[in-house]
Amino acid sequence: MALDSNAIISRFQDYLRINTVQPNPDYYAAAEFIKIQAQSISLKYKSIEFVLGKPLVLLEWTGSDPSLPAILLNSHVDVVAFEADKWDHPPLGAEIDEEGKIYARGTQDMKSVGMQYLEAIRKLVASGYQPRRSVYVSFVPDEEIGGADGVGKFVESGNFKSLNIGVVLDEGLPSPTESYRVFNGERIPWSLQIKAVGQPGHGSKLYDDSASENLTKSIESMMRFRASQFDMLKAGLKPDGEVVSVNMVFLKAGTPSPDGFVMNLQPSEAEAGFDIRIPPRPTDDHLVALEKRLEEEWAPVSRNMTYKLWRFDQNLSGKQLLTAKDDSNPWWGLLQNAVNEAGGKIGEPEIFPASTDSRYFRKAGLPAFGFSPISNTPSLLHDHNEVLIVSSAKYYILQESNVLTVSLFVQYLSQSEYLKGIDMYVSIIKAYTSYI
Ligand SMILES: CSCC[C@H](NC=O)C(=O)O
Ligand SMILES: [Zn+2]
Ligand SMILES: [Zn+2]
Repeated sequence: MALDSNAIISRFQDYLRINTVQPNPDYYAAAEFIKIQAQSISLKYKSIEFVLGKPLVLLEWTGSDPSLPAILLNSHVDVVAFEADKWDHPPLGAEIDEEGKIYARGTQDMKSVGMQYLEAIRKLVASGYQPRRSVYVSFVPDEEIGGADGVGKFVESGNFKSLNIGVVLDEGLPSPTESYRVFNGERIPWSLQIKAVGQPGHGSKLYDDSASENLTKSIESMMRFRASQFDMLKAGLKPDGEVVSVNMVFLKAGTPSPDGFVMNLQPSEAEAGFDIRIPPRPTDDHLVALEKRLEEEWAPVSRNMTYKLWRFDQNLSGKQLLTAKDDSNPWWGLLQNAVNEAGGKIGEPEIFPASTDSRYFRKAGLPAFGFSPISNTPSLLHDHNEVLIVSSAKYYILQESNVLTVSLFVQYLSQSEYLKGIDMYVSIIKAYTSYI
């Protein structure tokens, strides 16, 4: 068993060490690695290049009744960039510390999930399990940069339609508690740039309507709105997927003084950029209302402001992009039971606070759940020191100590979230593939 676990963990390390960091991911190296994994468990392998240089790998485990809609297990291969000098261990090193934590970009988002799908299938194959429904496992490019050249192209393809997919599992978020989180919808992402212009002048002069004053008024108004939303989250009145988030992600004005201390030129232009996420609602009224607020308070013409707004694939109302979580959708009950049967706990489906490829599948009319089997772990997606507990941490406790007797007790304080997650997928894949 220990030998098995070592092999499982070392395959995870191998995948984490492949440099699939945006903006220059080595997708071919990852595809080659996945191909070897697929061969070792006799899955059919296909690499599809909808866009040259961006292979999408599709594996197939054929069911005994391929006429039934199939299961799709999706994960993205790319990971986000990192600041290596701010990490305690190298972000592409996959080193394991004495507490059993593995450090690497992608341990949570989401190379863990991709490998857990394969390890679960490996276990099922080894046990002689024969699925009734077919299982497809997709390893897709570009999720972190919007997914247009990945799942965006995939769902539109004839290839995808011929798979006859019935349900999709994709990434979720780690849960800080015992109970896993699961997601059946996502907030709507907006990117906003606002720009102020104004009279330039000597740094010493006080006057109305400078570009920085105009921009500051907008930022103040947006930060008040941000605080009102954040307060609801802090007070526990709403979860993170149910409030509007507004975060300033860039700020640009003026020219820094070359000698560093004389800064006496007031700029004629000032700009700021914001990441905004909005919960889906049954209608789009709230989106219209927010844009009105933007026009009237955040970038008003009366203050010489202009703005650019990017709405991502948002021509459908939020409601249509929710996966049902009642009896009309058997896949939800099956997921719940499968996790419980494997000894896990799972919460009620929530709205994912950011975006994932699930939105493309939901837009194509498929039920999709965002689920990463990581409990008791803080969410460190896109953060420094992204980690996951892969092996049980052993603590030696000194119980008695005097000149004559010393007793040491071994205690396991944490269990491997990674290995536990594989068992969750074993249970889920069994439940999903055997359902008729
Ligand atoms: C709007 S597409 C961007 C997708 C990206 N996904 C993960 O972080 C996100 O920012 O949520
Ligand atoms: Zn992700
Ligand atoms: Zn991400």
